[in-house]
Parts: sequence; structure tokens; C-alpha cells
Amino acid sequence: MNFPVAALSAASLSSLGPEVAMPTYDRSAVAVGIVHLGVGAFHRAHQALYLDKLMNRGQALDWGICGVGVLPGDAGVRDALAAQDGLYTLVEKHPDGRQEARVVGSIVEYLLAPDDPEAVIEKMAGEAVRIVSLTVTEGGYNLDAVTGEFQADDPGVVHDLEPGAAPRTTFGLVVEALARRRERGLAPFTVLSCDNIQGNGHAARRSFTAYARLRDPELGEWVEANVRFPNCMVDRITPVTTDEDRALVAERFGVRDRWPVVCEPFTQWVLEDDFGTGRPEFQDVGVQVVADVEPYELMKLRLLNAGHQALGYLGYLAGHRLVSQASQDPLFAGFLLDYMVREATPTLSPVPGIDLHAYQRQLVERFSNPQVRDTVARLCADSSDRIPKWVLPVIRHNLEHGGEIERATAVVAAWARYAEGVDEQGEPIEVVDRLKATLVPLARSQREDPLAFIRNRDVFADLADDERFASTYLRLLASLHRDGARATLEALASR
Ligand SMILES: NC(=O)c1ccc[n+]([C@@H]2O[C@H](COP(=O)([O-])OP(=O)(O)OC[C@H]3O[C@@H](n4cnc5c(N)ncnc54)[C@H](O)[C@@H]3O)[C@@H](O)[C@H]2O)c1
Ligand SMILES: O=P(O)(O)OC[C@@H](O)[C@@H](O)[C@H](O)[C@H](O)CO
Repeated sequence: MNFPVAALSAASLSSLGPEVAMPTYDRSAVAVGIVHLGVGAFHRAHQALYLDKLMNRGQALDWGICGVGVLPGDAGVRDALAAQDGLYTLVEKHPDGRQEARVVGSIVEYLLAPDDPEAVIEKMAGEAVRIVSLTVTEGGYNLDAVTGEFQADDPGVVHDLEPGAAPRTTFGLVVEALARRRERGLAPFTVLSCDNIQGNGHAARRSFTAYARLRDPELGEWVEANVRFPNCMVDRITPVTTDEDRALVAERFGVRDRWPVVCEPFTQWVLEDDFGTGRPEFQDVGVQVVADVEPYELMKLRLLNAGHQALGYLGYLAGHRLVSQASQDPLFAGFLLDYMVREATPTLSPVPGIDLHAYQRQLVERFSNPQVRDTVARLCADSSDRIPKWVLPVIRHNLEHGGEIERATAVVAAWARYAEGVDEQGEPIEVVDRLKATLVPLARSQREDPLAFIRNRDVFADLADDERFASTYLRLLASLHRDGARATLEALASR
């Protein structure tokens, strides 16, 4: 590196070296048109980048992003972005070691809701805002994993529904803003979920209309009838930022960035064109705007996300800590491909313009990218929000249609084994799950009562009552206990 290291800010942009691409537009001329809730790593690697690309073309200057953190834990993002005038560095890491860095400028404002909920509500209630987008995780929609019903007894929701309460949930904030727009005669904004949920727009519609109905039935009807909730499929592997990433950005690119984001080169966004009050011209920067997103969503969730789950628990138990290591292990790569080819793909409809075999092979390559350093632990978090949405639908479909279920069932059994909280070497596992207090004791009781984990109907509904599933599960769990993850996969590979 031939350039001095500069702390990232609007003022330091001109001193950055030529290895770093940066906004070519006048950020002071960018007006907020989008409020985004949940400015995690993924939003900064995906939607914010698409907008930055548009802005670099002189487009979408009235679609700047105001980021919002809903949870107190987002204070770190607030501080990092505040110190850097909303700027951050995005580094795309190619498998051959090439790295491309770019300073992204499309987030022009950031508000932390717990600091000032009123400011967040007023921002969304303002006429200039036409889209409120979300990446608040799969669990962020408060929908029951089995019934799909909105969980009205959530303490945050109960709090927000108290008359005069200052909202602290996504629902309280967004619905109050919608109510104010309605009172003021302003068109509602479009609510755009970008989380990994099948029918993420439908899920958002269910959540927000249910909350609005609880607040005021007439408001609920109005939201249902007037607010648009497009579905979309989003894809770009974005691991958690590490201190090594911060050091890399300083040493390799000369940028001292409090919170850079790293990701793979691949990116995809398939978007349903259902926006009530306009949208940026996303199609000009590679977004696929389509009438029906469902085939793309199912492909991605059942191959990529469920594929991640297939590598995660088994990989961790066998000692892998990086996704790339697990994917480069022939036994695991074989298991992943067998899961995709024999169990997941038969549940999919044809996907326009996509060769599913090529897609599967490309996934193994993407997971194997050694530069991305995505951790197995990231994939194994929040399992109770992920397994029911991505893996169980594959099992249910195959049970109904006489398809194979062994590999997807092995993933569920491996989750149950992982949730015991101790690995095959006797080392503790940090189980990260909002249902941890229920799941870990159930998992620990399964040595005596092997169906205990899957009899949890809040997660599995009545799946344990299915004889074919239960007997397959019992066999695989016993194998994991007796022989370990690697030997279990070896036995599966020969079937
Ligand atoms: N990381 C990826 O590879 C990736 C790729 C595609 C899609 N996604 C989607 O994006 C989501 C976020 O991923 P990330 O990598 O940005 O994670 P992250 O941990 O960096 O950020 C998560 C954000 O969600 C917020 N959040 C969590 N629970 C919430 C709740 N109940 N209410 C409001 N806000 C809440 C957090 O405060 C944080 O701002 C994923 O859950 C997934 O649905 C991620
Ligand atoms: O982030 P989550 O919770 O949706 O799931 C974990 C990973 O499967 C996911 O982040 C993928 O990396 C991502 O969906 C790739 O586009």
C-alpha cells in the first residue's frame, strides 16, 4: 500500500487511493426516499450497494437511505456510521484472492429508534419516504413457526399496544407512521421485506396488518387494502465483519473503517414489481424485476439456505469452523449435493432462465470460496427460525409425495445433537437461539427420550407423528450419538 491510512469520512474521501472505488455523485444532493430497518451486514452488501450503483449513474438521487436500528444492540452501527458520515467500505472477495473495495454512499442518514422513536416515526411519515424496507432476520416478523399467526403476546408488541406507549418494535414504529400518513392524506409507503423467508412480502403483510388490526380494526383494514408488500428473493453471502477485515481494509486499501462489510462477488435480487408509490430503476443495475418471485425464492431457500443448514450442524460436530472448509471436504460436499439433487430439487418447480444443476454446482463453489471466511457458527444461529422455514418444508413435501427424506432428516437430527450444547470432543457449543431455554434441555433429554426434541410442537407441529420421519430420525440421531457426524455421513453416502 502506497497511501497513508485515512479514517473514513466525507472529508477524507478525496485522499483515498485509487484502489478504492467511491461515490462519484454529490451526496449532499441525495434526498431520503427509503427508510431501511435493520442495517446489518447484509443490507450494506446488497440493497445499499444497488442504490449506490444507481446513484453513480446519476439516477435514484431521491432514493437515499435513512437507516434505522430498532434494537438497542444497533448502537454500534449508529456510532460507526455517525463517525463516517454514513460511509462504509464494502470488500468483495473473489476465490482467487482478488479483492475489490468500494466506499458506499447511499446511506445518508441513520437513526436509532431507542434513542428517539418519534424521530423514526416522523421520518417514515414524511411525504418523501416511499419505501420502508427491512432486514430484521427471519424471526423479526413475530409469526408463529407452525400456524403462521402473528404472536400478539410478544412482550414488545404488548408494550407497543399500550395507549400512549412509545413504540419499540418494528410493528409499533411502522404502523404508527402509516397511521399518521393516513391522517395526513398521504399515500402509504411500500413495505419491502428483504429477509430470507418464503413469501417475505406475504409474511410482512400478515405481520403488519395483524398488528394494525390489534391497534384499531379499521386501521388494519386500511393497511390490508392500501399498503403494498412486494415479495423478493435476495442473495449474497455476507459474513459477520471481523477485526481481521478491519485490518485488511486499513492495510490493503488505506481506509480506517470502524465497520466495513465483506462479501462474496455473487449477488442476486429478484423483485416483484408491486410498489404503490414508485421505486428506483433497480433493473438498470442488475435486479431482476419479475411478476412471480416464488420459483426463485423456493430455489434459493431450499438449495442455498437449507444447504447452509445441511453443512452447518454436521460440519460443526465434525470439527469444521469455516463454511469453506466444510464445503471443500469431499464427504460434506457430496452430502450437500446429494441433499440438493435427491431431496430439495424434486420439490421445486422449473425456475425461469435457471439451470438447476448449474445452480447447485455454483452453490458448492460459492460456499467453498476460502476468502469469504463465513463461519459455521453463523449458519447454526437462530435455528428455530430457520429450520421450520427452509428444511421442514422439503421433508413435508417429500413425505407427501413419496420422495427421499434421509438427508434433510439428518440435518434435523444434527441440529438436535448440536443443541445439546457439547460437541463430539466434549467441548461446549454456544447455542444461539431465542428458544434456547426450551431447546437445550429437550436436546439434553434425548439420550433417554430420543424423540423429545422433535415432539416440540411449537417448532415441528405434528411431524414426530409421521412414522417414516420418526423412524428415520431415530436411526440418524442414534448414529450421530454412537458414531459421530462423519461416520453418519459416510453411511449416508453409500446409500
Ligand atoms: N448475511 C447474509 O448472507 C444474508 C443474505 C441474504 C439475506 N440475509 C437476510 O438479512 C438478515 C440479516 O442478516 P445480516 O447479515 O444483516 O445480520 P446482522 O446480524 O448483521 O443484522 C441483523 C439486523 O437485524 C436487526 N434485528 C434482529 N432482530 C430484530 C427484530 N426482532 N426487530 C428489529 N430488528 C431486528 C438487528 O438489530 C440488526 O440490525 C438475515 O436474517 C436474512 O434474512 C442475510
Ligand atoms: O442470514 P440468515 O439468517 O437468513 O441465514 C444464514 C445464511 O444461510 C444466509 O445468511 C445466507 O448466507 C444468505 O441467504 C445468502 O444469500
